[in-house]
Amino acid sequence: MTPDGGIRAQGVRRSFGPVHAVADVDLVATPGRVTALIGPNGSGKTTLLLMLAGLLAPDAGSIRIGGADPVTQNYVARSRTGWMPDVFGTWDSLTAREVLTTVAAAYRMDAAAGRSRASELLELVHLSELADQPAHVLSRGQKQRLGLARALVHDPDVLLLDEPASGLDPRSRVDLRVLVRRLAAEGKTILVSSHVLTELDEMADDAVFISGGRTVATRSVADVDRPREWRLTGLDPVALASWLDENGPGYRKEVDGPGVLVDLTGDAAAAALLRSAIEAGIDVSSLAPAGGVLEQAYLALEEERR
Ligand SMILES: Nc1ncnc2c1ncn2[C@@H]1O[C@H](COP(=O)(O)OP(=O)(O)OP(=O)(O)O)[C@@H](O)[C@H]1O
Repeated sequence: MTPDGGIRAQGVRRSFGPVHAVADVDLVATPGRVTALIGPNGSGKTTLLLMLAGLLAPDAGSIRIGGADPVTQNYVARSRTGWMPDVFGTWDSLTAREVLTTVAAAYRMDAAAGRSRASELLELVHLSELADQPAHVLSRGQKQRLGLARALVHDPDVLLLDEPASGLDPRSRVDLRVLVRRLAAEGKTILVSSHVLTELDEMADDAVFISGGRTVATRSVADVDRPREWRLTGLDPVALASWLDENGPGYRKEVDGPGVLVDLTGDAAAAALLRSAIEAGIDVSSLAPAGGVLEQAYLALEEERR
């Protein structure tokens, strides 16, 4: 890996007519780490990823992929980049294996190397049994997995994954998470966008939050404040509520759930609350953070911006 490996984007902009899809994005994604790209619908994530992948030119700003500029050194940058779009269009008349060997040929791999890489990747994404079926018979989730294999054909240093888990069943989501962590451990730079923030909690090391086409915050997941909101449930909800009224912190009844939500400053405050509830004879059945770390960070940022 070159010393300036990974992804660096500074002051990146791109408009479509009057729509400023990406208005000012700064982003760094480091080799060996998984960086989450988080933002509401229409905040510019896909537009940004397309520019990083060298498929769309920015109007302004600078982008480096492993030190290469996707605008002026498009081939070098693209040969270092694996791109998995949110919706994977396949060439429907080709088989899953042919999709991968065709991509390998486009990356100038010789035919034997391309065939062996295709078999290896089909196994990795559990599609070996469907390898010789036309790609159009694949389900949405299977197409997603083929899309991931396609992004990996040329063993890129940088992976750009746009909503990679959408359409995947629970087993495939776990497999994806394990694979992404393994690729990061091998030293690859991985940038992943997803709306499912609880999933990113277990996958990402860093997070870049964008809103309205601008970077609004950058965090290391380890440094994000622990969740403040906890869900508390008891065997007797009435007894629990009256004990909280007299002794506990303020709380809100859950609209759709069985418990109450309390704001706590961290693990020690949660342990203290649990101890005093049990000492008072309240049958507590569960106490746990009400949402993931990234979800709460995202909601707090949204709140700040109102
Ligand atoms: N080719 C295009 N032409 C015109 N407007 C576009 C084009 N591509 C994106 N936009 C607009 O740019 C904005 C950002 O879109 P983008 O797809 O990048 O957002 P996103 O964060 O990926 O959204 P989502 O989370 O819903 O996938 C949106 O307002 C979108 O309508």
